[in-house]
Amino acid sequence: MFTRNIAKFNQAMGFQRSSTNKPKTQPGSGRSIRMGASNLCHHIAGGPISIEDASYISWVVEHPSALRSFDQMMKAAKGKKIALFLDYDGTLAPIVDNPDLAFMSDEMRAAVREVAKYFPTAIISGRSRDKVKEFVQLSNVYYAGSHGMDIMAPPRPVKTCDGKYPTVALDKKGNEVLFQPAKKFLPAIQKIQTALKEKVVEIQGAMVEDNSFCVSVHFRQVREKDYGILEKQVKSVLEHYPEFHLSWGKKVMEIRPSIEWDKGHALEYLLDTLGLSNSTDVLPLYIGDDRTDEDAFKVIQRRGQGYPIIVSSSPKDTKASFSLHDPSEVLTFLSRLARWRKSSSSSRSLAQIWGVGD
Ligand SMILES: O=P(O)(O)OC[C@H]1O[C@H](O[C@H]2O[C@H](CO)[C@@H](O)[C@H](O)[C@H]2O)[C@H](O)[C@@H](O)[C@@H]1O
Repeated sequence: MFTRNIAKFNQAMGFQRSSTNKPKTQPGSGRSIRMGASNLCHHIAGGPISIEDASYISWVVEHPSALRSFDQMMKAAKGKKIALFLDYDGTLAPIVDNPDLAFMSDEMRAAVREVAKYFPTAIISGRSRDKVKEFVQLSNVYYAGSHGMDIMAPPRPVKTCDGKYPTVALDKKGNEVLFQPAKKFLPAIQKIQTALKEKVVEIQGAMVEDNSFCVSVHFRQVREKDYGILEKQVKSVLEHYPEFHLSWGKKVMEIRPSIEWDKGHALEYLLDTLGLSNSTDVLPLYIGDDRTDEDAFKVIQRRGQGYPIIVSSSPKDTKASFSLHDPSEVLTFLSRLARWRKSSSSSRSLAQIWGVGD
């Protein structure tokens, strides 16, 4: 194990070559980007490195830092329309013990506000749409809650992606479109939530979160010895609801209706409503940290256009092409993206391009 990691580290540092250390072709760029060992040096500055660091370094070779690759990424983006998609927890806000206290910093808010002036920007979260809006507090971004099952889309003509879930409605003013493909499951979701609350009340640290079209059962603060019983209780509730399924995120179990709709579909839907789905010069950029974000990464990979970026401080299996270490790197990346657009001579504000203001 140790030898393997050291070998990876040597490879990452360029001490030896291996067949996996090939230049990666990034979707959207149409060109190869190689991360040199020199770009990784900041990770080892200051002394001997641990096995974890070494394996992270070799993972970053395969998923280059979006900060260190920024110039190359933007070179390939020139003349293209960038659309920005952001996850919330673990991306815009750091992971904390209490989900109710997962606030984003004022600096992050300012960076998102700024970047949204130049690029159409949407937040796609597992939280309820209202909750994520309450955290983000910006009016110049679009919000998709419940892993994309609750979208407040741009005020543009809408056609559904596949015609399968035509639950589209205009709001009272008739200028924004609410898309809720799992609407018919709401009564069942509420029952599931009530049942879960009754079942887990006895388990210290467990918490049930209402995410509108899905429910989260948190176990970050549950003692290890109690996890088994918690999982059993959750599964016993789900037995009565065959149209729902269970998935796992970061110390959280998520109960969702089993419909063919995820963050990837939400991304496609938003591109569609923005009038960007058929353009060959569109570059969707998606930043996220969790398993459910992989669905959006896959869509970008399939389109062969755009940049899927994972936020992670440890190696993980992912479809993302690029990486950022943590939300503080996300902040730096977004600020840089806004500065890059601002300074580009041909830049026009989003207000000019899309008729959207802050
Ligand atoms: O799609 P996301 O916006 O990333 O939402 C996914 C889940 O995020 C939240 O839980 C996670 O963050 C919490 C706060 O940092 C943390 O306590 C928890 O352990 C994490 O799993 C949210 O509370 C969930 O409902 C979302 O499903």
